[in-house]
Amino acid sequence: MLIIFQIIFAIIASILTLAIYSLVLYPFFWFILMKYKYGDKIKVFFNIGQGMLKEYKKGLIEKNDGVAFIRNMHQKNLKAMAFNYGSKVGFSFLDPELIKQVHQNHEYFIKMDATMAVTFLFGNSILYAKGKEWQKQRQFLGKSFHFDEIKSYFPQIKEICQNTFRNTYQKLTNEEQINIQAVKICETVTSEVIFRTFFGKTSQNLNITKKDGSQILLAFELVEVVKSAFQMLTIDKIALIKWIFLQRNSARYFRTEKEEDLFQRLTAIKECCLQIVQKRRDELIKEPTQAKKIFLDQYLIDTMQNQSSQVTDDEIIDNFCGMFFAGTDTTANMTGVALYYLSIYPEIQRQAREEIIKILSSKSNDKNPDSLFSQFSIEDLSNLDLINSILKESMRLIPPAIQVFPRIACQDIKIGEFEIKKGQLVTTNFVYNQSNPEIFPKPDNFDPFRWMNEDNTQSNTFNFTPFSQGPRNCIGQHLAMIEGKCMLVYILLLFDILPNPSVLVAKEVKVIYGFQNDNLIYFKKRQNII
Ligand code: HEM
Repeated sequence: MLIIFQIIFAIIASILTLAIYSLVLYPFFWFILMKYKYGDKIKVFFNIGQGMLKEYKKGLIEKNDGVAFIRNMHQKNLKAMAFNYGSKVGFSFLDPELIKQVHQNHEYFIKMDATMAVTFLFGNSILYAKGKEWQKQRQFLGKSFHFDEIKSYFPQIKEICQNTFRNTYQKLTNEEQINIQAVKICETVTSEVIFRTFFGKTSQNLNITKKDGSQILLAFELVEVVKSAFQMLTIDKIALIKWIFLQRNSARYFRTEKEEDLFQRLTAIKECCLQIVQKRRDELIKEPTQAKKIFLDQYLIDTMQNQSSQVTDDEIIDNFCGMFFAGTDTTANMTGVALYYLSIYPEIQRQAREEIIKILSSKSNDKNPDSLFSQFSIEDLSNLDLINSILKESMRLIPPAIQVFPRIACQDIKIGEFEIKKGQLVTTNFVYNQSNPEIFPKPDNFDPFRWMNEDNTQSNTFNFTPFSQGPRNCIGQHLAMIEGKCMLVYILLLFDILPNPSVLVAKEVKVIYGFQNDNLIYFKKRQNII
């Protein structure tokens, strides 16, 4: 009996020693070394197991802003932050020149798995692809994401905006104002755009059956599932502990109830997507000339015409899910944030509307919102200077992505004077430069006009990186800007945007950085168009 106790005791003691070593002593040793080597060029954030998560939570509670600690950190010599995450030690680069070096040397790093659920959903997509596989996917998708190609979706994006916002307009009387969930309503547009551009189908007819037998729109389910897949480690402590030790295999063993439920939902989504792919393949085999300018047809035609094509159904479906993740919530947040700022700066809102009306009214005698919007053409996009600047300024203040996905160094590499060892984490932070008073004077002010003046804010393209920069920058940025502009144009024609002062304005880092509360604005039907 005693021997059994001794064995159990030895096992528990070994696990505890291992945990203390990897979660406390190992990172602590590295941080002392870093401070000794780099002095005030590095700021260290050490919190057992959870790295900067604690800082985000503290900032949200004390300052209503999860990234307050980064905004208040500017120092002359500071070039990087050091942090721990689980047992790993990482660098987050702040200096624009060092950010450039990390981005340009992207092949020295691989993206760290977020959770096993994320890997399952889009681990084979371009978002997580590496090396030659990434090059192949980027080349293939790059052609379709070129502005000249993307602009062919413009009429559809306009139509989706009309279908979404006209509904709200028609529900309102002239006197009423309606509280709007800004990001949610914009997400209706951005998710539909992904469905139409990828599958060539509206998401409105695509349902999925839930565990309880009820039906839910695939698009709604995807939004929820993507969020749960990323948040699994924060909402399920057991999943977190398993992940610290088992990483990408963590959900393979001893699945918790939440993990089991999530994986069932993920599997159902992928099966639904597979059916769409297989049905379309059958159609194209019969009628190859019917191929449309949508991502799915481009993949399928490539597999049918190109014998050496290595595109698999998995790659196609993962890229759909990856684009849904990368393009839906991000673009909706960018636009939702812009709507909030327009609500609290009525004079900027007036000028933005004036810009739109000036462009569109020169083409139509009929001044009702839909007639004006019908005149809106792809060529007008480049004349919307203020609207463009409003979107940029919104992303400067609240970038949907605060940093690039954390990467793992695949070999030792020097970034500036910082020596990174194989296996260490590396990311680059966007908030620090975008809130630096030396780059953007009065950084806390919402001032879209700063983008319209010839100043030096653009002197280094790595000062402002909401879409990242370098070879792995955002492939969908033109699409995102077209969608954002389209939504703002139509909304400004239909509605006055008013603030909702009764709601707390707090900024939180969930998967995406944005407002904690989504009901910060009202829409009121516009009485006079001009
Ligand atoms: C305002 C909206 C958007 C923002 C702020 C944004 C931001 C970003 C950022 C920061 C990255 C780099 C991630 C990293 O390297 O870790 C990225 C990559 C990417 N984005 Fe976007 N994005 C937006 C919209 C879109 C849209 C609409 C799509 C597609 C429909 C898209 C698809 C992608 C893809 C596929 C990548 C990976 C590219 C690669 O690794 O080669 N994004 N995005």
